[in-house]
Amino acid sequence: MRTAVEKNTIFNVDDLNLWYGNNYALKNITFPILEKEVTAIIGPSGCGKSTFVKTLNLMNRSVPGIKMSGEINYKGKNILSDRIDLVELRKNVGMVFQKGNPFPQSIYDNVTFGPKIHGTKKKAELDEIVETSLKNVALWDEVKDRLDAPALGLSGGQQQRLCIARALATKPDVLLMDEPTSALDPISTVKIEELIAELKKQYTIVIVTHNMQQAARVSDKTAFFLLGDLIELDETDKIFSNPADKRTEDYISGRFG
Ligand SMILES: Nc1ncnc2c1ncn2[C@@H]1O[C@H](COP(=O)(O)OP(=O)(O)OP(=O)(O)O)[C@@H](O)[C@H]1O
Repeated sequence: MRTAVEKNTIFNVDDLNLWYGNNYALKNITFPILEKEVTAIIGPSGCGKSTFVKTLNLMNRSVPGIKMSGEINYKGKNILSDRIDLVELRKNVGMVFQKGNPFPQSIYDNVTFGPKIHGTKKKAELDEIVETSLKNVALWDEVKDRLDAPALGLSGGQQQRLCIARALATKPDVLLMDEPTSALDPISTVKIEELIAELKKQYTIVIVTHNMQQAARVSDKTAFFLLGDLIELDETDKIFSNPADKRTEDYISGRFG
């Protein structure tokens, strides 16, 4: 496993431990994440995948009984220290969930929600952000004539792309995706995977997926978690062709999980 800190490391997770009450959910995780790479997180249900990605923007910080130790260095700053500005962190480290969860407002208002919170008020600027963000997720042509229509009227795949556009609208560096295609049909899934390939030119992406073909298709690095331990993190090709750990091999060959 790679442990040396490389120059283009955007997140350097060092000896992270996390407990939900007595449940020891992440154990001594040391995990560098490199800029403009796609890192896939795989592993059986309950192994800590979602917990790990949610910790990267402290989404789970207010869960009752949660306790963390170790360091998560994001661009050189330990975000587990108290002085972190959470609003700023989440602007820079955006998140997309399993099911597209647009707000019950218009398409336009969904995309401008984050930028407005961060102080963008001018209509022309907001219009520009909406067009760029929707073009980034290849949704612009489908919705440009109905930006004032309710977002909940879009198809599931369109809603998920809108949520990605909403996350991109605040100009993040990192996009966390927690099973972003698990609720989508195969065609919408292909679109999101193509989008990931396009977005990684500009963004660092961490994606949790249960679909091993998807991890193999979209990611540069793959990490295998088991019962809160990071068993193996390596080049995706290596993980899927010649994993170092027998447990990784058993999991990817379908022997458990
Ligand atoms: N909010 C929470 N409060 C208490 N325990 C939690 C919470 N979220 C997760 N856990 C526990 O932490 C452990 C890891 O859960 P997590 O959701 O991170 O796993 P996962 O690998 O993403 O699972 P899945 O693939 O089923 O989504 C599990 O034992 C789970 O029950």
